[in-house]
Amino acid sequence: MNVAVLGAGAFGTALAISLANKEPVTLWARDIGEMANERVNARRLPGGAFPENLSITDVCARACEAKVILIAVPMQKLRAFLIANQALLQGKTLVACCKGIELETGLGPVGVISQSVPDAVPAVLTGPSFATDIAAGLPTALTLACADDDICRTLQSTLTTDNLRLYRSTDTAGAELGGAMKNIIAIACGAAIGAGLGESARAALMTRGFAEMQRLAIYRNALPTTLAGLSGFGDLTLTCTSEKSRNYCLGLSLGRGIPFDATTTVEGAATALAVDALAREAGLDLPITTAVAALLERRIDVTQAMESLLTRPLKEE
Ligand SMILES: NC(=O)C1=CN([C@@H]2O[C@H](COP(=O)(O)OP(=O)(O)OC[C@H]3O[C@@H](n4cnc5c(N)ncnc54)[C@H](OP(=O)(O)O)[C@@H]3O)[C@@H](O)[C@H]2O)C=CC1
Ligand SMILES: O=C(CO)COP(=O)(O)O
Repeated sequence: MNVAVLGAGAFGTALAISLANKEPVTLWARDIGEMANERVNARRLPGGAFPENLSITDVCARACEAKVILIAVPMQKLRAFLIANQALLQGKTLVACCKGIELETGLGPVGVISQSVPDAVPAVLTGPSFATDIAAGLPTALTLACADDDICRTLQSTLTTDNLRLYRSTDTAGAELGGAMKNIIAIACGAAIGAGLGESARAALMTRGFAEMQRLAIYRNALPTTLAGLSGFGDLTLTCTSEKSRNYCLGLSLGRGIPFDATTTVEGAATALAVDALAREAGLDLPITTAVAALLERRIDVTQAMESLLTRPLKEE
């Protein structure tokens, strides 16, 4: 089956490289620069050499000839991108590779795809995986979610490669919530470590953060078991413990009180604000998310954030 990847950031490029070791793949970028000649994405994924089967284009219509299309643009850019290319994407299977919740609507990628390209089939590819690991051929296991089980099975066999092992699920809401929420908790963990609060504080934030993920999942009719899988617990573990994570590194900078490059893609920043707003609207208790949102908006500092968490009324676990 023909596959295309739209968006040549670090993740889109890494997925295209892995898939192209198995089948022909077209990678679309709005600016291909020297990629086609140099056979590497020097700006976003230096070191990931392109296999022969990988073609690069800046003509979206050419990439959209493929039946299966992976979309790897950042979450807050997804809707505008889909609307701009709506005619090309109609009737396709669209696999969202972004992790986050849209700030204006509180929707995840599946909801945004359903609204923007109503006759497409939405799916989600998410789970613990750094682009550099995938591009280097290191083993990774991900969740592939699509509401239609038959389509999900076909996609699973199309998109599984030598180093991408895909587990399928029909719980798209659970898969996308895990990927979105783990980034918020990673910012909290980075802030705690950056401020010198220690590994025990990080373990507490990961565990109580996981409880927040499950609370939101239940509210959104997702399965708590999905949150316990690769897309939730798996990605939470990776992102909260590695300096390869941009979300964790933003947290580290906040904890250390040093500046962070504002051009870096950090999905957890907008998502924290989106989920905090959702929590208020729904009357959900998500204290770590609320603290991260306040920290990002500079309404509190890390000491105040920890204080707000530690002085909450005592409760049953
Ligand atoms: N990096 C990773 O390890 C992983 C990332 N992800 C997820 O993948 C998604 C993308 O992240 P990542 O690839 O790392 O991000 P990058 O910052 O590396 O790249 C973002 C890409 O999106 C493109 N882009 C931005 N805005 C638009 C737009 N309006 N229209 C078209 N293209 C646009 C950029 O194009 P340009 O280069 O022209 O600016 C760039 O190619 C995120 O949701 C992230 O959470 C998931 C798992 C792992
Ligand atoms: O989602 C990721 C790993 O699974 C990448 O994390 P960052 O976006 O924090 O770098």
